[in-house]
Amino acid sequence: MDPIRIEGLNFAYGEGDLRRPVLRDVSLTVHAGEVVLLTGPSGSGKTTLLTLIGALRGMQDGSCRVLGREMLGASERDRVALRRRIGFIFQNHNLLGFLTARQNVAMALEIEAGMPERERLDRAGAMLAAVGLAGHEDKTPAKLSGGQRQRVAIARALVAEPGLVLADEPTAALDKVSGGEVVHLLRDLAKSRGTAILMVTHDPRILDIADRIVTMEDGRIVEAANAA
Ligand SMILES: Nc1ncnc2c1ncn2[C@@H]1O[C@H](COP(=O)(O)OP(=O)(O)OP(=O)(O)O)[C@@H](O)[C@H]1O
Repeated sequence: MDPIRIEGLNFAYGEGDLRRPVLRDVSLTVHAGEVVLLTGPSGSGKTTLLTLIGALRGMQDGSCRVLGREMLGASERDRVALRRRIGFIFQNHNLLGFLTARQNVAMALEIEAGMPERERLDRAGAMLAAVGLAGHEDKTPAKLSGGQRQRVAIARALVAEPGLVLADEPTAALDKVSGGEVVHLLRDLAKSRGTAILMVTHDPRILDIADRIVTMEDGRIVEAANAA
């Protein structure tokens, strides 16, 4: 099953005279285990597309199957259920400041009905070790560097072994070295688990992690190239 299969997707903000189309006839398939980068000018519709795929917004027209579920016509309940099966990574990490790194990661396992807390915390610890944060498990985000916080966000996105990770500008707040390290780590961990990644980025420094680069312009996909 392809984690993402989109056909003929259209989307507009506003209604009546204020209606503004922002996605036009978008078709895109992301295969299992594939790393796809979504680039293009500001305002071209990248984040809107990512939020539709992530079931953070309701579909209007076309077909968008994510992890096997059709999102056109899906209820809020279906969308919540799908969101729980996706790992999300945002620009500003979205960690909870009053929880430790380990607790932030363990939160992503709370949906696993019946998993005892001890096991959740152990799995969170193992995932933090996999992102190079052994010894930092009990620190709150304020005690970590920007790059370390984004590693915690990666651990949180991957710990429940999702079939798909959606990332929106994950390196925007990081310097060149930390940004490069963080996305290479994300790519390697996702590859070893067969997790697909769709990442919105403006960052030309990280294009080398992609299996495929998809470019958007004015709401359309204008170019899909295999990475060198
Ligand atoms: N909630 C909203 N209501 C109305 N218009 C919106 C909303 N969100 C985005 N837009 C508009 O939709 C268009 C596409 O925005 P979107 O954020 O998807 O583009 P983007 O390619 O991700 O841009 P950037 O790279 O700057 O984040 C833009 O013209 C934007 O102003």
